[in-house]
Amino acid sequence: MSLVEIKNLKVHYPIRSGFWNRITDSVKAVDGISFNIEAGETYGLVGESGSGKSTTGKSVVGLEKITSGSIMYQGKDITKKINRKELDYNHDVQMIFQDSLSSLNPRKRIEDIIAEPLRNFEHLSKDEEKLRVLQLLDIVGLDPDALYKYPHQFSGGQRQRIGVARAVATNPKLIIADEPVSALDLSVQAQVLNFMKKIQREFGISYLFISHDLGVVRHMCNNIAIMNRGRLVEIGTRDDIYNHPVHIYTKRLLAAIPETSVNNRQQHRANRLAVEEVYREQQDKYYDKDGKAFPLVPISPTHSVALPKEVANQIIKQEGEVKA
Ligand SMILES: Nc1ncnc2c1ncn2[C@@H]1O[C@H](COP(=O)(O)OP(=O)(O)OP(=O)(O)O)[C@@H](O)[C@H]1O
Repeated sequence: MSLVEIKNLKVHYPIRSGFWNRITDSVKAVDGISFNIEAGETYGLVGESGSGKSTTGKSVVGLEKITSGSIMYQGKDITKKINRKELDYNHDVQMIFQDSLSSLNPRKRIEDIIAEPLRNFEHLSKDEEKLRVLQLLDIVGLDPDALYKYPHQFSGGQRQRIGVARAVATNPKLIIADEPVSALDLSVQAQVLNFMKKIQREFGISYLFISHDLGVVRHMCNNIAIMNRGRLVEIGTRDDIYNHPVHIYTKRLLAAIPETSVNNRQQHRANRLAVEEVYREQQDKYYDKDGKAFPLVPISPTHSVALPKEVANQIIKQEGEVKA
């Protein structure tokens, strides 16, 4: 049994219009997605802006009401309040947000911000609580004098580390990290990601790592799901996604990773243009008549792609012939 099993999850937001403000349509932010997160792993959820990643993350943590489907945690459906309570789900599952400035209360000192989940769930004595907060600051590489400061007195990277400290305060089993480093510059990104990995090793945490950046996801994730317009278009291991991508949307995201080596730039540009041409000309191969992704079909024990089976087989065969 996986730690989390998401089955056919849908989150549709109603659109109201007219004099009576009736529901006339809906935004299908998440439109029937399924994937599993194993204990101790980092699962990547990737897609461009508006593809439904944050809505999925918020549904898993319990901040978003789902339309249908199920989110099983340790075998129980946590979309039902009674199961969340029984499993102590709010204690076990925490979230790290993209925007550290707005997710940390500007009027509270760091001591109180990090201690908040401890006060909610652990009921420690004052001394025990202070010791724990100091330990957490040490884990994320901040000095003890941070205790008495306010969020605006820190840099973006330091604030994000405070967010990480708060998220791990109660020893959670799962952390939803929603674009945790996309607001940071590259060197600070590496620092925060390394802290997240270190904490994972120490506490055995699982991450649902949400990002639009396949470069960052390669560094962090064992298994990856690619999301496009509320649906999953491809899921697989890191090797499946980076070395054997099949869906054109995955290929577009990969082609958009900047090439750092000057020698490879021309080849990279040619590849990007070729992918864009296929995307423009072969829409009907990759999307149904309403422009939606097809259901996922397995093409190996670890790799599934959203294509009609015969098209998936045809693409794999063609690519095999090109390589041979
Ligand atoms: N509360 C809401 N009411 C109506 N529509 C919403 C709501 N929240 C999100 N949406 C819509 O759902 C879709 C998916 O949004 P979501 O924030 O999940 O995307 P995302 O992939 O996380 O994008 P980003 O990376 O920009 O945060 C978007 O079209 C968005 O406008």
